[in-house]
Amino acid sequence: MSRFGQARVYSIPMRTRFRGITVREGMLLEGPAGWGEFCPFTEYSDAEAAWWLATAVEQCTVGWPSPVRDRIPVNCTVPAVDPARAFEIAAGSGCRTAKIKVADHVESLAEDVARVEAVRDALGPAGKIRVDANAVWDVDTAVTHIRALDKAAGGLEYVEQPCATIDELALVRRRVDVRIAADESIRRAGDPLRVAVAGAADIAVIKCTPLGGVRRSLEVAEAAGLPCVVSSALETSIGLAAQVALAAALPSLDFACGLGTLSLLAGDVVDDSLVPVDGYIDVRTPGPPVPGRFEESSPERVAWWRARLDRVEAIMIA
Ligand SMILES: O=C(O)CCC(=O)c1ccccc1C(=O)O
Ligand SMILES: [Mg+2]
Repeated sequence: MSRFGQARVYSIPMRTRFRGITVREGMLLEGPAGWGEFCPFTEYSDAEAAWWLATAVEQCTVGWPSPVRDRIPVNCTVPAVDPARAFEIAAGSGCRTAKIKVADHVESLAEDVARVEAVRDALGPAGKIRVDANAVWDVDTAVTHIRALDKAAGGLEYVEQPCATIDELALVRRRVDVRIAADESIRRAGDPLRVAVAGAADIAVIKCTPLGGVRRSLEVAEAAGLPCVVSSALETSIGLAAQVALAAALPSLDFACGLGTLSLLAGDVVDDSLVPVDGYIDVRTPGPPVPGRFEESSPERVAWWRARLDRVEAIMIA
């Protein structure tokens, strides 16, 4: 039996499908330092999920290093929606930076261009626009699409993970004027630091939830030697607090972070959600999860999560 016998399973519908996810599920664990969140995506292996558990255990047993800033600038996140909806999301967010999902399906360029133009209209000329292709392009497709999207945006701040491999990122980086950010490469690469070594990226996207906690993420950030953007893994406010703690503890923070993601969920497990106000999230710990709030109602799903937690704990202890 898990040492977190009282762990709660939550299930929150997404407002818009995001990276194929329509319902976000996870567990909330209580420990001596408060609550932690364990929310590896359902398809992830137990070995990969062990890093996510390390993050939750750090959170609920020891807490985090001291912050060096008290608020975090964030981008609004624009899923692969139509231009009218994209305009609404960006205009209503209060953020001066938007991150737009692109390359959601094949032959997406015309839709991606229209979405980027709509967000530019919403933010005005002073706003910053970044796009995320989630590793789907080959090198030539990346080069042509990045050029078209850079033009549509009137200048892109950066493009996140245009291709799957570090070598491809390096090739694209040599052929376009837009900065390249590495996201999936930081987690998937056996040695995350190779991103910097290969000259493949200008920016490192750091997510403490899959990286094993705030302390480990600070080491990864330092070793990468690149400006960092802290970005969410679609946590509730409990897990988002760990990401905020990481962003708050980084020695320097030159770019807005991708932490304004609660608006992608239909709700939250706490009353005082970590939502951005005027483009900033305050550095603070939210209150405890409200009993019963978005609690998983399917006994099968609860049993699935409890069994997963038991297996992953066994890996961590071993
Ligand atoms: O960075 C953001 O603005 C939101 C977070 C985000 O995009 C994301 C959330 C969950 C899983 C993957 C990603 C991603 O960056 O690709
Ligand atoms: Mg990304």
